[in-house]
Amino acid sequence: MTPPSAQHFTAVVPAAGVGKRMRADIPKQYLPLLGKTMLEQTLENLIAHPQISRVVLALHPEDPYFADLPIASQPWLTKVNGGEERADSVLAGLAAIQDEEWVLVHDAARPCLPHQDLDKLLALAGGAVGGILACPVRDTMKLADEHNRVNTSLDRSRMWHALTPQFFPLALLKDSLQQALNANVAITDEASAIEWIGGTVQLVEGNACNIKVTQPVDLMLAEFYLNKLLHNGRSSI
Ligand SMILES: Nc1ccn([C@@H]2O[C@H](COP(=O)(O)OP(=O)(O)OP(=O)(O)O)[C@@H](O)[C@H]2O)c(=O)n1
Ligand SMILES: C[C@](O)(CO)[C@H](O)COP(=O)(O)O
Repeated sequence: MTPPSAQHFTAVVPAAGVGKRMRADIPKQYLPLLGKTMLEQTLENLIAHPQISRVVLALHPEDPYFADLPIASQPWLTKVNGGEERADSVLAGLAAIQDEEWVLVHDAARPCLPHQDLDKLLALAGGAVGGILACPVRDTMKLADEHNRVNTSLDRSRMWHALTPQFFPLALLKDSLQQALNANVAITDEASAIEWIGGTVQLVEGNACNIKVTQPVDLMLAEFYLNKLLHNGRSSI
């Protein structure tokens, strides 16, 4: 049995979004970040990890940008058409993988993933449950009504932010996602589908620098974090 640390994995990268909340002229994954597009930074950071051997990239069917990037011709990259929602894009990516036991899914919008955190997540391979990178909530959390008035303050002691990558047995993830989508369940991450079918999800604490670039201010923060990460050989910031 090959130990997890010696195994190689495929990553599915959903990158078919339009980035509405970024309010940019182009989809946010193509915005510049340290001299390349954010998507290139995310892909290069993933494939630079010694245990990631292949990336399946879900792109918008009418994406006019990716083909012009130098990375587009890399042999480790497989492109598929993304779907209406992120979960559809992920499922399309999973459909392109047959010969793997485990698979990870990582947002194109998260370019600042420390390899130290990816090491911890990949160590779940072959075990009883899959898991996700996550970081503990640090602010007091409020539940609001439709007027944005506080209903209640929530107990944050066991509350976490779900990040990506999310790492699960391939067959389980394919089946869970398909079942949840068939049932019209709102799925915003892979773990939600596993939870919906009653599966267990292990939270693996990751660094809060692994932000999802969603709004304009996030790109400035990502530039700072990615600079630190690259300076430290991608391991940590
Ligand atoms: N139909 C979709 C929607 C999103 N994504 C991807 O899922 C990741 C996380 O989604 P999000 O941050 O919400 O990106 P967008 O959907 O592009 O952003 P917005 O909701 O602001 O439009 C992104 O890498 C995005 O490209 C995707 O592959 N397919
Ligand atoms: C998958 C995810 O990044 C985990 O936090 C998040 O759910 C993506 O949400 P989005 O609205 O598709 O950005």
